[in-house]
Amino acid sequence: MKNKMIAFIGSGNMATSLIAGLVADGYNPKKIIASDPDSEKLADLSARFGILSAQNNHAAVKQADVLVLAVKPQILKTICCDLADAVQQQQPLVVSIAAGIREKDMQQWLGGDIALVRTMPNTPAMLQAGATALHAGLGVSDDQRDLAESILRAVGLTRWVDNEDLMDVATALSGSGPAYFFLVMEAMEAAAIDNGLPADTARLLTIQTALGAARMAIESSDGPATLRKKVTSPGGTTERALEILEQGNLKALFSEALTGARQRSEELSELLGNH
Ligand SMILES: NC(=O)C1=CN([C@@H]2O[C@H](COP(=O)(O)OP(=O)(O)OC[C@H]3O[C@@H](n4cnc5c(N)ncnc54)[C@H](OP(=O)(O)O)[C@@H]3O)[C@@H](O)[C@H]2O)C=CC1
Ligand SMILES: O=C(O)[C@@H]1CCC=N1
Repeated sequence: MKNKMIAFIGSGNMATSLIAGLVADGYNPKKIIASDPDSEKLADLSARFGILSAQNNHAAVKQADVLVLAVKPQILKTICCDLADAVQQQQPLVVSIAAGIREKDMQQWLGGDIALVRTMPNTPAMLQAGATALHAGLGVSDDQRDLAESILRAVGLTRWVDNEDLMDVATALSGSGPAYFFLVMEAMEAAAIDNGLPADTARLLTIQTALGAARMAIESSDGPATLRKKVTSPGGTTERALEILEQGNLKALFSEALTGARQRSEELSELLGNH
């Protein structure tokens, strides 16, 4: 896959994370081209990563073996319709990272019969610690599946889902998920400061604890529940804290939050897709 030209349409937060991860993984930056209305953003990406800047979206498509659609869902229809002729001519593998937007809608906007893989990465991709769910449309060959997977695997873990509807759940879980952990970190840090710890110490202890817990969860054969129990001494401090979190219905709250995010992803597909 290393010799394929990857073109990004939209060079915002998520495209930057993917580009950073690909380049850190050794992908040739001269095989990455990015397009965006903001020329300063493109100049910054070129300076940081050595990638190419496209004059406009059409110029990017013309060179693309893989076309990554990395714009907001709200403008994806306009972008796809505008690029349809160019995409039909070039026939790149199209990889969408947009939340909510269904394959059938993108196919229609792009003129149909396009090899299209939907993906849902997340921002830790910038550190090659991303988690990406992928779903391949019917017209995607095994080689194209491998190509899409190898690009996303360069920036972290990948999992295929067979049922496209499950992309909404993956979006709610791992696409949005980094924000949930950051919120928990913010809350823990603030609580420690309230209880008297100096701010810099509170931050460092919070972040290192999150990192350590995540590494244990990955590297241990125990699941999170067992790891949690191993921290929780009977009659000790953790038990008291967990009781309070349980009284506050933390699990129910997460269930509601993830369901809300999944429903929002479904709403986006209804609102922004064709009916
Ligand atoms: N952020 C995240 O954690 C994740 C986001 N996603 C998905 O990734 C996609 C991008 O999100 P994100 O990176 O956060 O959003 P950003 O707004 O940061 O990036 C989108 C970029 O597209 C640019 N853009 C706007 N109009 C055009 C155009 N006509 N042609 C080319 N580029 C254009 C925007 O420029 P300008 O700012 O000037 O409008 C912006 O730089 C979304 O579909 C989102 O659902 C998926 C997984 C995680
Ligand atoms: O909040 C969002 O809509 C996007 C999709 C997943 C993460 N960010």
